Amino acid sequence: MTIDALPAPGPLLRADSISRSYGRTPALREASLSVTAGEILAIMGPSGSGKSTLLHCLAGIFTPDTGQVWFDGHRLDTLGDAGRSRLRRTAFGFVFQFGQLVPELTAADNVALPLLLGRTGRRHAYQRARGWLERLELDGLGERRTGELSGGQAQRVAIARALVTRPKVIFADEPTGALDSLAGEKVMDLLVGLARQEGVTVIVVTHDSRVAACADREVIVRDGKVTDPYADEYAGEAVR
Ligand SMILES: Nc1ncnc2c1ncn2[C@@H]1O[C@H](COP(=O)(O)OP(=O)(O)OP(=O)(O)O)[C@@H](O)[C@H]1O
Repeated sequence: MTIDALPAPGPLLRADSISRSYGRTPALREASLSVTAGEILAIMGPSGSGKSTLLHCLAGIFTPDTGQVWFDGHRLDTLGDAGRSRLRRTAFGFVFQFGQLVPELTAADNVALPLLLGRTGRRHAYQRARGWLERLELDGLGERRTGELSGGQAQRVAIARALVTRPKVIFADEPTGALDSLAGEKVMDLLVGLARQEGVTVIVVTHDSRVAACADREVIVRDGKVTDPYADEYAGEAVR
């Protein structure tokens, strides 16, 4: 695997003028964004403006058609599938609105799964999973199948699962979108509180201004472009 290295310190994650279309539909048009380590960033904007596509490009799930994505000093967009999937397993955690848990498995199984896939021993994986379930205030629910949990409980399991591998970045796409306001508030409080304790960077796509209020900073995506004054500060730095 060859990767282009970025020697200078800079933002942990940055998109540099990225564009991406679905067939003839442009979703991102030369969007640029910089995220510093430990920052909690909210991405807001109208429906269809390109927020999820941006998040997916930053997380290496999609590659942009043009432009560059840099993570921790390395080009992400030029990494092959295997390199990007390894990075997603080891350095990134994901919390989506639905569907990230295996409903037939217990909460503890779901949280232990990324560790077991990364070859952590079974006993240690379950010990760590239980520790994270406790931190997410889910004590006693470890043996429940996640398909039987409430939406808020399931999202807290998803957060435990995202954090258990000690990622550098958590990508969250509408993490409270399916929850009532009380459950949503609890999910965000726990996500933000634990991310700060662990020094994890969080990038959260949301329509909800209460969710955005938990963030350190907010950027707006409109018509596939990002309003991020901070991106200009580093413009060109990653292009070496
Ligand atoms: N799989 C796809 N196939 C075709 N077009 C798509 C696909 N996914 C997204 N798009 C289009 O790309 C544009 C950006 O979509 P995206 O989902 O990134 O926006 P968004 O801001 O996250 O929207 P929302 O807030 O409604 O979730 C939209 O015009 C959308 O219709």
